[in-house]
Amino acid sequence: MSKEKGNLSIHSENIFPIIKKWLYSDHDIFIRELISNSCDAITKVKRLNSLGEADLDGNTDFKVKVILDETEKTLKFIDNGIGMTDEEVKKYINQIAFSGAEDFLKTYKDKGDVDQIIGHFGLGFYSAFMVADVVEINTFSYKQDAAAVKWRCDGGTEFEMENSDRSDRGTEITLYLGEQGKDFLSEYTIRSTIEKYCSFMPYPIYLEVANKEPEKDKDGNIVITEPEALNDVLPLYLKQPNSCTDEEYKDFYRKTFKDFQEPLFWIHLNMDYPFNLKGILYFPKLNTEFDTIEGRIKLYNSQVFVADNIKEVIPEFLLLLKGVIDCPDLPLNVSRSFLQNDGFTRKISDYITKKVADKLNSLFKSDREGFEKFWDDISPFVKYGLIKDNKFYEKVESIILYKTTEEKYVTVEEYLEKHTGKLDKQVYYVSDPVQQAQYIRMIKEYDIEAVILDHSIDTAFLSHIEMKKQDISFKRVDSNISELMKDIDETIDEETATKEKELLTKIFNKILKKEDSKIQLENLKSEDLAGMIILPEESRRMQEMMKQYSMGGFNPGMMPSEETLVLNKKHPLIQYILGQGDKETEMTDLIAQQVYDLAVLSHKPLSPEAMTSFIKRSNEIMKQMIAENQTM
Ligand SMILES: Nc1ncnc2c1ncn2[C@@H]1O[C@H](COP(=O)(O)OP(=O)(O)OP(=O)(O)O)[C@@H](O)[C@H]1O
Repeated sequence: MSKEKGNLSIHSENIFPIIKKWLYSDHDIFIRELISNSCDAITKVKRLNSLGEADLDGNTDFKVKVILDETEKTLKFIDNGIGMTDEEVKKYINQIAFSGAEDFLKTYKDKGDVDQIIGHFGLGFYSAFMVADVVEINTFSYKQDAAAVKWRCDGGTEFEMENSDRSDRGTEITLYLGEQGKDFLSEYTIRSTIEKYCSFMPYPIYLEVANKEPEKDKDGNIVITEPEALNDVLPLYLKQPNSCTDEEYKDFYRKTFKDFQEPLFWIHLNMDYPFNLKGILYFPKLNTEFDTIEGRIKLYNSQVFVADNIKEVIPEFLLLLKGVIDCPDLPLNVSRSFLQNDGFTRKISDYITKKVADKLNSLFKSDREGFEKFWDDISPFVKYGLIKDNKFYEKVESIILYKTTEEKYVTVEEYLEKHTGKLDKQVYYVSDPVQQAQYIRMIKEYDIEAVILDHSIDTAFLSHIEMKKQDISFKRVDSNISELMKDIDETIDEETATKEKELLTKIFNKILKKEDSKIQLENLKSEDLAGMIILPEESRRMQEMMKQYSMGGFNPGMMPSEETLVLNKKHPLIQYILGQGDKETEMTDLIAQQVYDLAVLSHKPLSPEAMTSFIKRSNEIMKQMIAENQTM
């Protein structure tokens, strides 16, 4: 063939600015495009060979080589795939892309949505011009009497084509990197980009750096190392689940996510029909609070990396997991708005959700003990999932566990059953086992346990469960003691009770400088608890909500306090106060104040002023004790 020149297309002058603008954010994607073209070319020639239509001539060590030459400022992509004849270069490189580009321009000219250009219009090869001033193709087809061809284009509208002396089947693409591609003159950048996009591509990919100083041992001898492929050509997720070992799953997890903590368990997704989807989802071990869980789901299309964490394909709550999903039926360059409206993606998302729920159910049924061990780690994820996704809720609703203050794990049904006769469709919970320790101790006297809901997701979680199971209510241990009191059978002298209550109200009104202290006098089982504060669940939740929405500017003093001071009639201090009757001694005031502060302390932290006077008063009491001791 004599040297040929030509114009790419009458519309082509429009395409280069778009290509250069497109993917400003994903500049590195050209590496994915060129390497995946190489892999496709290898697959094609292998297939033709298996059909008896291509002779491989012993050139069967299929691979892709990337060579970086920092001095020449070039990057080469070499494969031993199918190659192209001059006709094919004309057809696939000169025409096809640009007829596609015409469509593109027509469709997207005014929309400014350039994200989808490459995958949709077969412009993968042209992404090379995002970083290169000149691109050369040197290719030799598998076809018997084909001549090798060289094609060159400088990113303008013209190309040159001529015969070349290439004698190996396959294609070599050379990028002469320009100013906009100078970042890619680094071995590190190329290596990490290949690892990012190509780590599961189906043929080995090798990176070479031209004129690199050879590695030497301590005696100055050159160390010859076997080149190592940068990718895993048969990633574990493509294997049959029953042929994979636990060690392989863990190893794959470590390599893929560079996470050296062991995953808790995993789900191998393997579906052929009605769509093709393979992958592995891992439940990572969490040591941290919910807010800092960082999952990562990598999405692939036929072993080519597409993107991380695509919310439109993977249900949002699953993004807390780690995993890989390969779905060849998805478009390679996914436009998010396209996926959002795609029924197909919803099916994928439903399938994954179902698989996750099935796995949790089977673990719960077959290995309850193991499931309980995982629960602390997986519960934020499960709770988040069931709030976000009703289908998921329905599937996992019966296996939600609650950790109790006795360190047991129970379902809500088991909890209610255990407390039959004591609690009526009510679940006691603690949000801070340390702060609420006195209440836990108190309910324990009545043989009642509380469940621990101390995670940041739990407020939303319990409201969700209450909304779903309308007959069940969650009450924090410091919100209500009527359930504890209901079975206490005492002959109460109404008149005395009223008098006692009046007396105590008067005393506490005085010391608290209030007119409406709410006092409740009870015979609590615990003899060493003089008083405690209770605050109705609804009022507390309302206060918490106000606090949250007013971003810290909320002043609890703005709301009338619903707090009640419960006093234990059995306690000697209360008996002492009652015994003093109307005598308003300094001692009654001192004890009342101290009882009140201790009750508040068991409920929430004291204010700085209250803490100061509490400490002062406590010291005062001890000094008095010493003084009394000395006079004895
Ligand atoms: N390394 C290669 N070996 C053989 N043929 C190639 C090679 N690279 C590109 N081609 C040919 O050029 C065509 C156009 O490539 P291009 O990357 O622009 O689009 P595509 O691969 O068809 O689609 P996509 O945009 O999804 O990559 C390919 O379909 C293929 O026929």
